[in-house]
Amino acid sequence: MPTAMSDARVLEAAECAATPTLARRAAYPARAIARAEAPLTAGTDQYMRRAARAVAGACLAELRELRGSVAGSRVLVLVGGGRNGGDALLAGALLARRGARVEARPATDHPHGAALSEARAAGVAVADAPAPSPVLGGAAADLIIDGLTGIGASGPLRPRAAALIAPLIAAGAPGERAFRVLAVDVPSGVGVDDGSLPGPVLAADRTVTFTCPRGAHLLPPAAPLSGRVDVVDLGLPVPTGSEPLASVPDPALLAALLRAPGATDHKYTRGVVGLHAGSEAYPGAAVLAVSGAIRAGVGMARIQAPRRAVDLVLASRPEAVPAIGRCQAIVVGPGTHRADQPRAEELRGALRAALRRGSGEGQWAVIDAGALPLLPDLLGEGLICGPEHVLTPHAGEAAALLSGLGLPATREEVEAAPASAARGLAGATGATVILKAVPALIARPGGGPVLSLDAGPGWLATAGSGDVLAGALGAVLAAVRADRERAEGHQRGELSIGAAGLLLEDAVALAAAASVRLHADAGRLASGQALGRGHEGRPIAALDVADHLSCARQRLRAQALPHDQPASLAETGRN
Ligand SMILES: NC(=O)C1=CN([C@@H]2O[C@H](COP(=O)(O)OP(=O)(O)OC[C@H]3O[C@@H](n4cnc5c(N)ncnc54)[C@H](OP(=O)(O)O)[C@@H]3O)[C@@H](O)[C@H]2O)[C@@H](O)CC1
Ligand SMILES: Nc1ncnc2c1ncn2[C@@H]1O[C@H](COP(=O)(O)OP(=O)(O)O)[C@@H](O)[C@H]1O
Ligand SMILES: [K+]
Repeated sequence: MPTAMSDARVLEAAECAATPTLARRAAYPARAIARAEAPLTAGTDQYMRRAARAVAGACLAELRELRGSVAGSRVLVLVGGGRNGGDALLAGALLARRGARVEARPATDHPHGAALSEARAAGVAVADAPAPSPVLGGAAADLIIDGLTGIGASGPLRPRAAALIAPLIAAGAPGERAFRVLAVDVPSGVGVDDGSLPGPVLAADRTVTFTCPRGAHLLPPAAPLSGRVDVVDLGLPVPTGSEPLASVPDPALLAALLRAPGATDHKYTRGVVGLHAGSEAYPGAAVLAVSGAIRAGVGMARIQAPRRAVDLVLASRPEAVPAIGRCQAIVVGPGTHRADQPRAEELRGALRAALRRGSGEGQWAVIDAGALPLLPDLLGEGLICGPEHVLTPHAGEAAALLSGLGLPATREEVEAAPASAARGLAGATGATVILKAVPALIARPGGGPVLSLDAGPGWLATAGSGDVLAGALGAVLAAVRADRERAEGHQRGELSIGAAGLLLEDAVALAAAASVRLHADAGRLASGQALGRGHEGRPIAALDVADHLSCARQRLRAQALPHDQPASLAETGRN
């Protein structure tokens, strides 16, 4: 058994080694993870010990941040019947040896035998009854370790486990309650692969997972319940033989799309976007979408809208050009409603010109808000979407569009299984889809793992925020297309800029991801959340988000490309 001294050294090392927030970016199915691990983990608990050290290291960091010290802190360990419970018990033992008062509550009559013995030997008190409240010897716990279930579980938590977490759930959400929750591998009770919520789940402040993320860390609705996710390398293999379920794009690849203009650039090489945005009823949306495009860095923004909306745009953005001419990308639909017949007819015209008639590439386009319900009829006319067409629905719009395409769905169904809705919509239309969920999801028409992106602070849930995103996306698409057009005019290798070497589908998906990232970061900057953990931020208006896009872009370039080395976009592949 390790000594207290060696425990201390091991724990400090674990604290340093825990790579925060998804250093490994692709989530694989639980079955594939278990299969890849099995040859190494059979007959040994050394990997469980490594896992427990990483969990204990994260617990130490949480307790120090919460209380300033570990000694005397109160820790409650929730223990299931598998190795997830074993990880939690061994972590509890390590914390007990560091002076924490640790109590374990099993949800099973058969906790991991060796781990239970070791926990008892380290001074962990093992209680039997379900906890009526987050108490420990009469005093409130500082930290809960959720080790009920991990990748070996299925379905909703069984009653005994559910009874343990019920009073803890009732104590409030992370940040609102007096204790912190650290989940081992996943918050117990989530759909590990599909991110579903089949029953009650205790939301974690932090989750320590192993080898690679699980679907539940990247896919809504479960993803936000993981809190901060640390992916810890235990020396076990990533199951690269299977296709990932979802992945988080490398920020360096997104930053590489957003190159700074050089000596040979002019406004047309930086991209021109044409916005069909705003209406008599919603003229402000035109201002928001145009501002989003300009602040995201477009060379020129053209606007087509009713007079009232154009006047508003020009009053605040005199650089906008009130005529649609040649553009590298268009944005169709922000601030419009299909019931506005004359405006819907104008949008239909723009979409007819943008969609494909055969196999050739169409006009790159963002199809948003009031333009989305027009799609089923246009597709019925024989027009075709390609990856260069990006749909930007929220759950309600996605449900309506799926239904319009003959795949009946309700908003609730999309919210319960957003990844499957995004994939279904991309497959049914042939377009790239950004589903505005938390996190945001990007699905490609050719299938493959969905991209998962932090949607930014909840303050972004404010009217007009989606109009800003549509404009920013139009700007990024226009820049990417301008770079590709420019590269096509040169000998291969002579000009290596932007997304020149990528498949169309990957270039557009990454451009979509880059704009979601800029939008989320702009929301963080505008709300003051960028100050770091513990800063909940302040309310923002949609125009604040647009105003912070340029700063977000600058920071992404500076943070993701610290040595001015452009990332290799040729290596993106599917994840
Ligand atoms: N491979 C390794 O060596 C490593 C694995 N590691 C860790 O092991 C975890 C995987 O361990 P695992 O495979 O033992 O499964 P686990 O997630 O603990 O769940 C199975 C248990 O839960 C029970 N149960 C099932 N469904 C349930 C429900 N709905 N509600 C309640 N209970 C339910 C089920 O009961 P049974 O069906 O047997 O009655 C069984 O007792 C993994 O996530 C990681 O943390 C790390 O240590 C690194 C090395
Ligand atoms: N809780 C949230 N957390 C983070 N971002 C959110 C949240 N709710 C909404 N958003 C973001 O705000 C935007 C809202 O878009 P949308 O629903 O189209 O609004 P609008 O039509 O008013 O512009 C989307 O980008 C979405 O991802
Ligand atoms: K767990």
